Amino acid sequence: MKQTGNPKMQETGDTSQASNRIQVIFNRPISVKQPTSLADMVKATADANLAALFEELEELVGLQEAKKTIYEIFALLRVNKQREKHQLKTEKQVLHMVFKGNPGTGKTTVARIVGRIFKEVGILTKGHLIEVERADLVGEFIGHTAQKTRDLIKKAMGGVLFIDEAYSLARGGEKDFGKEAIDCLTKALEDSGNDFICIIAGYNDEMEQFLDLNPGLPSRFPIQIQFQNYDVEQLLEIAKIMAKSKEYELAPEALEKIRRKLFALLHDPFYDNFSNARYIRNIIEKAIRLQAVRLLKMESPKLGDLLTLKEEDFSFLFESKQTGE
Ligand SMILES: Nc1ncnc2c1ncn2[C@@H]1O[C@H](COP(=O)(O)OP(=O)(O)OP(=O)(O)O)[C@@H](O)[C@H]1O
Repeated sequence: MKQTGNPKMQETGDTSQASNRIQVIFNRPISVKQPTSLADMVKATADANLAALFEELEELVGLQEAKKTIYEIFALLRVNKQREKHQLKTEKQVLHMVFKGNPGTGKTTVARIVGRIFKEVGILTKGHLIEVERADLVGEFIGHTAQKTRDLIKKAMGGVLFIDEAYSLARGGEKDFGKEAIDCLTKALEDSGNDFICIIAGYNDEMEQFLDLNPGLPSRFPIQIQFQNYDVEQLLEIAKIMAKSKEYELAPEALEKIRRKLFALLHDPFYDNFSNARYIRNIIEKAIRLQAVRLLKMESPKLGDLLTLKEEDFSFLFESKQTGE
């Protein structure tokens, strides 16, 4: 390879340094502008509300697959509008989705943002989220289930119907009323196009089994997103964000204690019901209560006292294995 400019740059293979090199070669500035985030990319479309929503999505820790897929859908919807203007063919998109992942991995949080994005894009009229589970859909006598399911679909019109642990609808087999709810839902999905978006969510294996057992479903839910478990560093990041959003700070020793607990939990072969970010939310909320009890004993706590969650506020973490679930 021909040597030009700073040889160190050539070794790294870094693209930004490569573009610097190109500038040196041609001796004039060229703009190789890399959008830094989804929100920046959306900002380029001059839509402030949408950019704010994508920023919210971007700020969620991890969840790369969800972020990427939602941006792809957004891009397609936008480009289809431009194609329509030029009388080019556009395929009608089915936007119902399957969110697969363990508890507390952000499925409901992302579903809520999806509803609001789809409203901004003009797919949904309201963008609200109706969260339901088996008991909300399934009734106790013949005809009851269809009525309950229809009522909830009506409520979800213009927004998102989010069915948590959707596989439990198939729990009782052919004779169970859950089957009636699935049939009623399938019909509504067919009749109403994208008047509402249905997101079915639940554990990986169960959702796959559910889709296998109901051959009518996979084609109606063409978008599938996997929500991964968070690792220790991601969970600590989530802890900091959650504390900050409530105007608290985590003392370094407190963070260290949480880290040790998470490490122990995630490496415990007998512990399999970890609830990811929900676990973090629960322990932060408990620590806030314990901090309040601690501060109540002080005569006049200072600003720093009020702000800081200390290691001792997390002492419960090592008292019982189940605490914070
Ligand atoms: N990536 C993330 N960054 C920041 N906070 C998060 C993230 N994921 C989840 N949370 C927070 O964790 C909590 C639980 O998340 P959420 O309810 O979305 O999970 P879920 O997958 O729907 O759980 P479940 O299946 O049990 O209902 C919420 O308070 C949410 O705001």
